[in-house]
Amino acid sequence: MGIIEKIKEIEAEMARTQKNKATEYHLGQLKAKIAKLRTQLLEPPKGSSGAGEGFEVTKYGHGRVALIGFPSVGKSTLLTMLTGTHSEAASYEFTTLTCIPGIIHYNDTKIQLLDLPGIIEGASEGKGRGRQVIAVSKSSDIVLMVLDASKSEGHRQILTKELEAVGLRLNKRPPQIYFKRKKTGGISFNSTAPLTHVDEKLCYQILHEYKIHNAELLFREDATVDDLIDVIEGNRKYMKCIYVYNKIDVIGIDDVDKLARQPNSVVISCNLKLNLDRLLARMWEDMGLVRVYTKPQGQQPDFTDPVVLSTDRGGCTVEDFCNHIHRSLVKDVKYVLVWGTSARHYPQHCGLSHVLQDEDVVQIVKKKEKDDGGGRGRFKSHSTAPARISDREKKAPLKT
Ligand SMILES: Nc1nc2c(ncn2[C@@H]2O[C@H](COP(=O)(O)OP(=O)(O)OP(=O)(O)O)[C@@H](O)[C@H]2O)c(=O)[nH]1
Ligand SMILES: [K+]
Ligand SMILES: [Mg+2]
Repeated sequence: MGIIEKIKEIEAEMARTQKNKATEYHLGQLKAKIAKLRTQLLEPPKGSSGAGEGFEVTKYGHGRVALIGFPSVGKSTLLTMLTGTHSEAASYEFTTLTCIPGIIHYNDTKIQLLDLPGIIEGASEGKGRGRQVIAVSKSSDIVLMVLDASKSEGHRQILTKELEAVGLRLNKRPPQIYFKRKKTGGISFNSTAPLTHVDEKLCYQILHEYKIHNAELLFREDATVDDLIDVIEGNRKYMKCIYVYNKIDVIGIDDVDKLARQPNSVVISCNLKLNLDRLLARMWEDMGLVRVYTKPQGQQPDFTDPVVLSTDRGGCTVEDFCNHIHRSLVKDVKYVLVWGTSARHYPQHCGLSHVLQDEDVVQIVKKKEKDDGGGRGRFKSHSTAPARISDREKKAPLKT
């Protein structure tokens, strides 16, 4: 029997089993069995280089966004509108057969947008190009789930289920469970919050299912069996997802209003060019990019070409900033001067561990080098200065 058949069989057994206190342990065990099988399914078949074969596109820019959706919801039309790169669009399904990259220029940053073939129910098990599409979406920083506003709301659930089946977790944060495998000592079980979904015995059973007999387990929140399995599997990817409802030009205003009020949702029309600005702004916000402008000593900052950092990828400290410029820079840095929201006063003298924020301005002061921002105490700090480098200030000279 193949892996998919095994999963189907267990799913059928779960559907047959009534949910109650007596069956809770058994159901938990079945969930763990399915999770293990799904992980096996993700391992690339022997002799291939990976699940994304044929879809590899070189990463480019400061972040990557994937367009995921059923066929003919308007993914290619959207790519063409947002990037100017033409991607064939037509009224028949599966117009797009491969991965097509485009670039969005926004807020002095470049975002790679990927158009992909439509996916369908069963994609996670390899239907259509599902496996490849999902592999590409896993490689991106956020997902835009494109939905046809005139079609059933069920599509969103089906797609979410498909992505969850391969370990993607959309708009969720990792469960607050500490888990560490040990060599000896048995299992230590603790919690700092009251648990209403699991108890010690159930957790032991799940661990047993994974043949884990020595481990430390600490629940820091009221987590579920599914959360525990996610933590044990350890291969989940937590991503932001924006639900993009396209084609609002063909539905009534009341329905548009309803969709627009759902969390993480943006309603658009490619045909009428409606709300595309809003979508871009939301996308950029969710990417959590931090633009840092460099101010050479004695000169005005260059406000056209920021160093772009990210909390999720690489971090946003002064050290990360220096490494971005040059790997060997850190050892020469005496301190840096920082203007912007992360600074308590202007300019603030900061060390390597200081965390920078979007639109900060940084001047690096190297060892055996004088700064022009005023040595400690030589200049008064500008506590009345605006908390953010405004567009106006970008044009006017910074006080140093
Ligand atoms: N009414 C309306 N139609 C749209 C809109 N955007 C796209 N379409 C149409 O929807 C159809 C499908 O568009 P595509 O861009 O090919 O959709 P896709 O999601 O890339 O489709 P596949 O590549 O086949 O998965 C085309 O006929 C588009 O003209 C819109 O905002 N409103
Ligand atoms: K199409
Ligand atoms: Mg397409």
